[in-house]
Amino acid sequence: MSQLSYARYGKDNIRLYKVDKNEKTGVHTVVEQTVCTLLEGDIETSYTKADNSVVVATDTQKQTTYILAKQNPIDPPEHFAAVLGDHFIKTYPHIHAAHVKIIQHRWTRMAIDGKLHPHSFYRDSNEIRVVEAVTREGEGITIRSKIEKLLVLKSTGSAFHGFHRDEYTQLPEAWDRILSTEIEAGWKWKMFKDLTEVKKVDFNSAWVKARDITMKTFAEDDSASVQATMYKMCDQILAAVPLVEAVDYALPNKHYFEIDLSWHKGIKNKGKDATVFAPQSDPNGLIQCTVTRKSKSKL
Ligand SMILES: O=c1[nH]c(=O)c2[nH]c(=O)[nH]c2[nH]1
Repeated sequence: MSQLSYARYGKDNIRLYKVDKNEKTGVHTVVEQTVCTLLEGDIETSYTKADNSVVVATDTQKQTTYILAKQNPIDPPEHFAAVLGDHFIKTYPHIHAAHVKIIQHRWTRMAIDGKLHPHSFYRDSNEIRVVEAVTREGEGITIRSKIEKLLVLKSTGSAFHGFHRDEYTQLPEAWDRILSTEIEAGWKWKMFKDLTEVKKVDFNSAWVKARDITMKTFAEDDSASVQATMYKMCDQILAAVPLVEAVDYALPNKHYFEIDLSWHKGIKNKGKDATVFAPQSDPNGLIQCTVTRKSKSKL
């Protein structure tokens, strides 16, 4: 009557912390991650026939994550995700694909009296670095890197006018508005043949470039719209990181409404006099795009 169409399973929310202690300098470097591993393969009978012999227990996946974290660097997270995926498909002949997601949390080194502290850190924002890697037996490794929850705002240098108007339109044109968004930016790497290829890539410098381009463009662009500004970000990341095939952004437009205060002693707080605004939590615009390289025409 029914059939299993798709299945994968694993351990989610594996919390992981690793410290590297430089014995010579006494400087510690810390990394904290939340890991999810999901396995695919010949596991159908575990669902349809209660056959647990094919199940690599989710607890085993968690223990494996700890052991491989001890035996390998966990930063950059792209490398560690590929190490985990490679282990699962090579260790278990009936497991044919491994999905590994890693969220890397921020621990920023404290500066005390102007000097970077050797072993004290703080969480400077909710921003996270995310990696989604899929290792498929006989195919290779696909990796998507992401920035999420990077909250930004500019108090001028943004406009939105000339948009389509009809009998449903109420929004006035804006030549100078506040622009605020929570950056979600992703970049998909070309398919890697194997772990050796992955290990050659400098994922950390790509992350720094993508983040710097995002912030610099946000700050410096005389923004005509969220759409136009985000396209410029994608275009620059593709130019800066040749191994990246596609860049995507999802940007909520976090609105700040002007408040009419003229009812109180004629206070001017609209247009060029506006200084006090009401930040809105919802609804918000949501602007998304994916940008890829133009295929080269054959001459
Ligand atoms: O940058 C913007 N893009 C839109 O599509 C849009 N729509 C809207 O109401 N405000 C904005 N702002």
